[in-house]
Amino acid sequence: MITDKENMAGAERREGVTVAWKHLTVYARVKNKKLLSKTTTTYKKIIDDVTGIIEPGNLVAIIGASGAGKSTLMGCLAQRMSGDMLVEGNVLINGRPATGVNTRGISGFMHQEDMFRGSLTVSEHLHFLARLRMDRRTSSAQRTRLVDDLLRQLGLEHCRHTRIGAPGPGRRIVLSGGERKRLSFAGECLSDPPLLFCDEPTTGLDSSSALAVVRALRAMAMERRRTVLISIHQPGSHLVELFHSVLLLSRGRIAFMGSTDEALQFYKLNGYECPSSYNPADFFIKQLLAGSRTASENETDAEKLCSSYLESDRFKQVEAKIESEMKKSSLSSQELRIELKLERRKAPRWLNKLFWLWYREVLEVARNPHVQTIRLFQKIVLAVVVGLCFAGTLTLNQKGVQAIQGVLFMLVTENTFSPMYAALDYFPHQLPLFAREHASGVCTRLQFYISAIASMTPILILEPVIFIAVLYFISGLGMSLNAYFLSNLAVILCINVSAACGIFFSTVFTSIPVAMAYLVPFDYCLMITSGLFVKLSTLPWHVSWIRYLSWMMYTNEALSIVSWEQVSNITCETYRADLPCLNNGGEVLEKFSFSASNLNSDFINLIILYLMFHILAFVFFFFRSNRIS
Ligand SMILES: Nc1ncnc2c1ncn2[C@@H]1O[C@H](COP(=O)(O)OP(=O)(O)OP(=O)(O)O)[C@@H](O)[C@H]1O
Repeated sequence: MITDKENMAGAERREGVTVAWKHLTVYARVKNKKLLSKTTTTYKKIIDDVTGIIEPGNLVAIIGASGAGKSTLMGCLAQRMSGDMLVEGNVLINGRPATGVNTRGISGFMHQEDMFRGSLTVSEHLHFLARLRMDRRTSSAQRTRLVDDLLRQLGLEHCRHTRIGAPGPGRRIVLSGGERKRLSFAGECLSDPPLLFCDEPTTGLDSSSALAVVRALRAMAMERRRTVLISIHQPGSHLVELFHSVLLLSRGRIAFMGSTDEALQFYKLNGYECPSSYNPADFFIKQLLAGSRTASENETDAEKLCSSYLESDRFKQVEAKIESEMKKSSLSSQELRIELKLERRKAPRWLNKLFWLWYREVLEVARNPHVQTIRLFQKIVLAVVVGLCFAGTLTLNQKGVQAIQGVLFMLVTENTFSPMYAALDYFPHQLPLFAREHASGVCTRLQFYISAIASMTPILILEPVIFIAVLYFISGLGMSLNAYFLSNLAVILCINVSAACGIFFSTVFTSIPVAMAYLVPFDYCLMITSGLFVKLSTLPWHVSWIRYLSWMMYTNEALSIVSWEQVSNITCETYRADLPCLNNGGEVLEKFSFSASNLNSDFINLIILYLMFHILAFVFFFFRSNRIS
């Protein structure tokens, strides 16, 4: 364990984070899938051999036209690249090669496209983030003060109790684009990272909001010696004045890096003088976009600027700074955290985080009641319809045996298929937001998974309880209190195993149609081996093993046992010696190859299947989220 003291002695103490990169080239892997021939991979160069450095206390803006590679460069420096990319060259954080672990642990990243849990209000969103990201010793009063200050500084006070809203069918975005941007920025400010990346933080903002955001970023950089890198399309001249440095990017190459005045000087030396009335940023971009080739050299104006920058004194200074940075002691992730005084921060406790994540999920479910209401309403209507179909038929005679088994089977199917298919959508839908939150340290995979499952469970208990109550009441299926309780337990386990299976399929397959293509045949196997259609003891050996996976069979058996176990007399209403007659509950169970002694094992097997599907789902979720991150 390295102490603060040892670290001080072993290395020159630095304040803040220096990010340097050398000969950085980024390619996008483009896979060309063909129907009948092999998939070929081509590489598209997005960032082309760039070198640069950003020191603490600076607000640096990457300026370039759309498609110049701003987001890609920023993602690469922040170790949060989206898409399948190949990187060559070095990125250094305080002299040490940057990795996902050491960079993400000390940095915040504000994405170009924001994502939120739309049912939360602006204030709730920030309070949740504060609880999930801030030092656990921060008092409630401090958190509230910080949130209030941010809301005021970023002009969000008027909408603090407004729901954020979400895109999608049946939903609507309530906050404006600019308010969402500022909220996203406020979220990053909460954790006060030593290194902050903001991808297009001013896009969609009016000029005064953009100014407020950039001023806040500059103050953050200067007052707290933070290193702040932003990308920006076309900043107004009032914004350009606030940047300590600009990084001019043209088709993946750096055309200049330095202060605005130095950039104007550099352009002038190359024969491009900015008219005094012109916004420098517009002028820079105009030249970076210039595609005409000069007569003497076979280069566009932008290419000429990039080549000239590589020959310039300014570039030599940058290279020298990087060399000296590389000579400084390289730091391990832990040393880096000690150096940045982050080691002294205490992350929220694991269970505490789990609670707040769960609570946030519950709010999300509770604030979108229409889906749950429709599902409950559908359950009640179905229970009434099925109950009316069977009303008066559930008698203890030969015809009643078939009717009772029919009702039990309806209980099983209704609590198997719909929850399983409903769960298919959950993870594909949640994965992008999870990937972001995970990268910014809001939650671990296990916390996210457990909180998601825990928030679904109450409704997966309520639904079957209501369904059974209505169905039993209307159909007139009489049973003891104990049998009623056990029936509820069996069906609750059944619906939860079904949802777990649906979640498992949703984590394995990337698209719902593909998941369905595998799930439907699987369902048929489960149904056929459930015990109603074919006597289980007569199943051929090559399919009989499937019944051990069939929670429909376990539930059907458990429900049959509790319904028939106590029945000692069944009427043989039309006695004929040549027709079989079931005289008691034991014979009914025997007819379906069920055994009363299996009741406990049925419950245990349902619990094992529940755990098995969730463990498998978590393993697949782990690997899939890894790939996305
Ligand atoms: N995964 C990818 N596969 C193929 N091309 C990609 C990929 N990611 C980015 N590109 C291409 O790389 C170029 C740079 O993209 P990038 O998003 O970095 O640009 P940008 O400067 O941030 O643009 P904007 O300002 O419009 O957001 C674009 O032409 C884009 O189409």
